[in-house]
Amino acid sequence: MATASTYNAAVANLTSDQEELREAVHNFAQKELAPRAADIDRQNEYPMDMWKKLGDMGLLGITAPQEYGGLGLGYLEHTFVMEELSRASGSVALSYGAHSNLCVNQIVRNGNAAQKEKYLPKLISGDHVGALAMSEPGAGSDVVSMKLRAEKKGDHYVLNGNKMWITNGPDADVLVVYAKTDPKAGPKGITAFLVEKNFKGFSTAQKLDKLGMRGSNTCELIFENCEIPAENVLGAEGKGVYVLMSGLDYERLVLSGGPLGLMQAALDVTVPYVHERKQFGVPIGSFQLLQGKLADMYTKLNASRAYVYAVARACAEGKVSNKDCAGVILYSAERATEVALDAIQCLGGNGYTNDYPVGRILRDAKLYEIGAGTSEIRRMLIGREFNKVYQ
Ligand SMILES: CC(C)(COP(=O)(O)OP(=O)(O)OC[C@H]1O[C@@H](n2cnc3c(N)ncnc32)[C@H](O)[C@@H]1OP(=O)(O)O)[C@@H](O)C(=O)NCCC(=O)NCCSC(=O)C1=CCCCC1
Repeated sequence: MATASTYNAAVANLTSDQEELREAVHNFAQKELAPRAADIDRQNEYPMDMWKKLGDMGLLGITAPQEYGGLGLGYLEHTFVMEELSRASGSVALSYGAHSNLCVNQIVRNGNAAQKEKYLPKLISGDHVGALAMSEPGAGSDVVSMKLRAEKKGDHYVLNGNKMWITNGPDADVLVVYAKTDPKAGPKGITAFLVEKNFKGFSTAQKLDKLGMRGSNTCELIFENCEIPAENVLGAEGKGVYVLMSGLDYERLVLSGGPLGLMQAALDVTVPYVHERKQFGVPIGSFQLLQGKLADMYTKLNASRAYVYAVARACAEGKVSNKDCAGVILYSAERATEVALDAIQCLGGNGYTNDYPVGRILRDAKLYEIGAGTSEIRRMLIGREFNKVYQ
């Protein structure tokens, strides 16, 4: 039976170099990752050998300068690499995004020469795992209200408190961590630090048992008189909120590749399935009610991809809009949940079993309506930008 590609190259509108990279990552991910995705989900364990493989492909430092081992590419490339990895395994791709964007790209953007020299090469080769820690048990959407305390004592800072829901937390060697150096100063009391897992007073708690993204390890971090050298301040003391907020813009953009890849994965399964599965003597895909679902799934993916890629191209040119970075993940994440639900419906009884990937795709997709700012926070951010114009 013929299989139709549901990837529309005209909508993606990539250059030939970009299309070549996408194809290479697609082939790599379908060979190395897709066959293991169901097992990774069942085991609730990140496949640690993937770090070196992703490093060997050059993907861990995709936006990092070549002098540190990076590829020196832009946000569009980072976003479609995230997409192709998510098409194979949503959870491994999420850990990849946390490492390559939240940790590596934050060091690229905010680190000094010594910090880049010290931390980037091993993070980019895959010898070290990276993470970023902002949320706390009592500071999720209201992230500025964080309580993790950092007190300066001579040539180092002492950190006390906790971070929660930290992607790659159980495995990370290097973490970008936000703490309060001046609790009375509100946002201006936040400082970003580079923390190594072997620093005295740093430990991780029990790994979380999540609904989806089960191959992406998540845990709480504990800081008990954790000593951090003063040279590990990322940016400047009291300026961490700008590192955090601007980083969230790029994070929301690049992670939007996740919902795109999950929608593509749902179509990859559903379109052939409804043409093979016959009821009443004909393929179920020829029934108008199912044609309608296929059309909705396909247009939601392509509308999302067009918006995400347009914003990625703008960011690559230095035109960053926090409204649109929130917009792309708001829109694509909600569409991905809908598309995954449609895929389950198209597969009927089979879609409701764990023998098919669509249930996993749904569980993975739901994360993107919560992580990197909830849909509610994203709507508030967009609305607030319009309000500002009229104040
Ligand atoms: C927007 C928000 C809801 C509310 O901000 P407030 O009103 O408290 O702060 P406000 O007054 O907006 O701002 C403070 C300073 O910051 C500057 N700035 C703002 N945006 C930006 C920006 N885009 N670039 C540079 N500076 C910015 C602002 O000007 C202000 O400084 P100033 O006082 O003017 O000197 C914010 O708290 C937020 O966003 N929460 C969601 C967190 C959230 O998304 N976690 C997600 C964590 S989970 C996660 O990341 C992952 C999950 C799963 C996978 C991996 C990742």
